[in-house]
Amino acid sequence: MADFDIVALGEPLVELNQTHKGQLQYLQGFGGDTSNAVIAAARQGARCAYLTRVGNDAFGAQFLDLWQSEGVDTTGVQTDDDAHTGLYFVQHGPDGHAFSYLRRGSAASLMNPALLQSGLIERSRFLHVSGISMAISTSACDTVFAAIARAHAAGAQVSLDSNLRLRLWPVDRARAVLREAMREADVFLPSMDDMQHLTGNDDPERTLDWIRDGGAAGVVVLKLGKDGSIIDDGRTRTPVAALRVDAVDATGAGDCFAGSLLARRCQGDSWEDAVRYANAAAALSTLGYGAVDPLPRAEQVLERLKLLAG
Ligand SMILES: O=C(O)C(=O)C[C@H](O)[C@H](O)CO
Repeated sequence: MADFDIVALGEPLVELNQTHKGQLQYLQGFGGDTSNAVIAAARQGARCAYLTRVGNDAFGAQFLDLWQSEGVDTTGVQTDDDAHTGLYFVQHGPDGHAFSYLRRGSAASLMNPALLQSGLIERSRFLHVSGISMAISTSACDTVFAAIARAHAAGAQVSLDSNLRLRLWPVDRARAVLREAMREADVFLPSMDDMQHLTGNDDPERTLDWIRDGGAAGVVVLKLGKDGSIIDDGRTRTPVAALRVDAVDATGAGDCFAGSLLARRCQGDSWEDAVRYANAAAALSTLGYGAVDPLPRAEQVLERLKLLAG
């Protein structure tokens, strides 16, 4: 039996989140899509580990404390004496949240395939990576593809979240790289918004056709925001409704979805049950500010699902 359910790879970012629209008040928290996902998974009871590099600075130390307090294994986290931990700001406006980054040259962006020598991928059921993990630098992109190759060789499943951030790379490169990676994924988690940028169309069925025609062979869960998700297992397409809530901050909701989905698959849920659970967890994660603080725990999600069923 594998030691870990999920190992994720990517960049953690210190978060400064504007808590009142238009005001210069920021709350310090934590972000970074794959770190958010792995913490969400740990809160649902999964055994998790993280692969990254942080700076030898106060923020790097805060992240190590955070992961350890969340029960996320940090033996695969390297500390860099010469590069910093990255940072981002979240601002809220009429069209939702917007990110600004201070991350160029960060410790995580300097990762290379030597990061994988800890052997954590070989001891895990799922490797989780994202578009951001591949966008931050060429060496990080190489690290992701090397990680995928290791996962395949060891029989671990690969999960890929599209997480397209066009501030980080040009759309043509993003399309080419994500297409290559989605063919390697056992679980591909694109959002409709991301796919619209890549394909130019806003129709979910045509988007799923584009993904299949592009060679994706695994399970695809297309995320439609407040309209829920569609599971495409290669034979049938099953819509799953979203949980409606009054969201205050959707930062990290997709990451919560990914982590919760993988955690529930590891606990034996069918795809449909796991997606219903992940939809509920993601909705609950939007009720507070920040990517990590509001991530719900299993009891809260189960309680909400029970209320819905009753
Ligand atoms: O945008 C990024 O690169 C981040 O990782 C910051 C956020 O935490 C993330 O985007 C939320 O999904």
